[in-house]
Amino acid sequence: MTAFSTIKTLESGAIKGDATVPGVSQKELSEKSGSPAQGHGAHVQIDGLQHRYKGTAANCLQDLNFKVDAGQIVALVGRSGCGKSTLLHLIAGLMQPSVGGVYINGNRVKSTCPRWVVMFQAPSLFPWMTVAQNAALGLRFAGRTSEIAKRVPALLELVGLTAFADRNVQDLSGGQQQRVALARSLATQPDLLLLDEPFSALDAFTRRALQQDVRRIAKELGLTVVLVTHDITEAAIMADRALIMAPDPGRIVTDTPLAPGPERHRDSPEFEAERARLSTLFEATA
Ligand SMILES: Nc1ncnc2c1ncn2[C@@H]1O[C@H](COP(=O)(O)OP(=O)(O)OP(=O)(O)O)[C@@H](O)[C@H]1O
Repeated sequence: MTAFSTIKTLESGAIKGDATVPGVSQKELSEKSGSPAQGHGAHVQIDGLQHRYKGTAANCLQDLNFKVDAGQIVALVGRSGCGKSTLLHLIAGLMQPSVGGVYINGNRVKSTCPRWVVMFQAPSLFPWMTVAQNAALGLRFAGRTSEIAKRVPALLELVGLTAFADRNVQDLSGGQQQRVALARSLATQPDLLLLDEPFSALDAFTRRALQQDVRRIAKELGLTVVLVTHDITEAAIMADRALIMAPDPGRIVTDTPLAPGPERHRDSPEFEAERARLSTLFEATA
């Protein structure tokens, strides 16, 4: 089992409740985590991709062609069964497309890689370990144990869990557990974060806090993010661009940029206008 697949396998568990995250400046991030603050993201290209699962009669994904720029946050939005998770798993290299390919930084994806990490709905932490020990797992699996002492405290600060470093993860709220999973995902300094509805099991308040914080963290680190969601509001809060998918076969029917803004507060009129525009597009096409 690879380090990546071990982490993937770990992703499970109950989630609820949360605290907000204090801000950390780009300079602090660079100094503390060793991550470049900008320009670190991966370029993703989907080229003529089709996919059919073994034993099924039809393609579940058909004729997908798009690019994601380095540092861009893209939401894959669509109704249940349109192939969002399948596409994310293909990008991650968890399986190979039937036709066409996925290219990350110009290289064809043939398997999983620590340069890109997937976060799932359930964070799947080791329940007998502390927050710091769980956050260190990615580095430990990658054989980078000498980096743990410097990077784990910086990561816990980034996700707002410094005060919980020695706490057993079983004693955390669901939102806090998802923050531990995020710290673990970021520990190996990936270029690309693939999010498969990671907040859907959280209560609304916690979900909104995490959506804004993950966007902020991704922008501060310059990460490319592909987010699978069926929540229009989540897409509007987090993404720079939305790809709306329709089913049978799964395909992209709308590709729309979302209004730029360093902070997206859902109670602002600008945010509500953008959310409403995306919702109308979704209803018209998905
Ligand atoms: N292992 C599999 N074998 C056969 N068919 C599958 C498999 N996994 C998914 N499918 C089918 O492929 C299609 C796309 O599924 P996928 O899970 O990617 O959709 P989704 O948009 O992520 O749905 P949801 O929002 O409900 O998670 C569906 O019709 C599903 O039944």
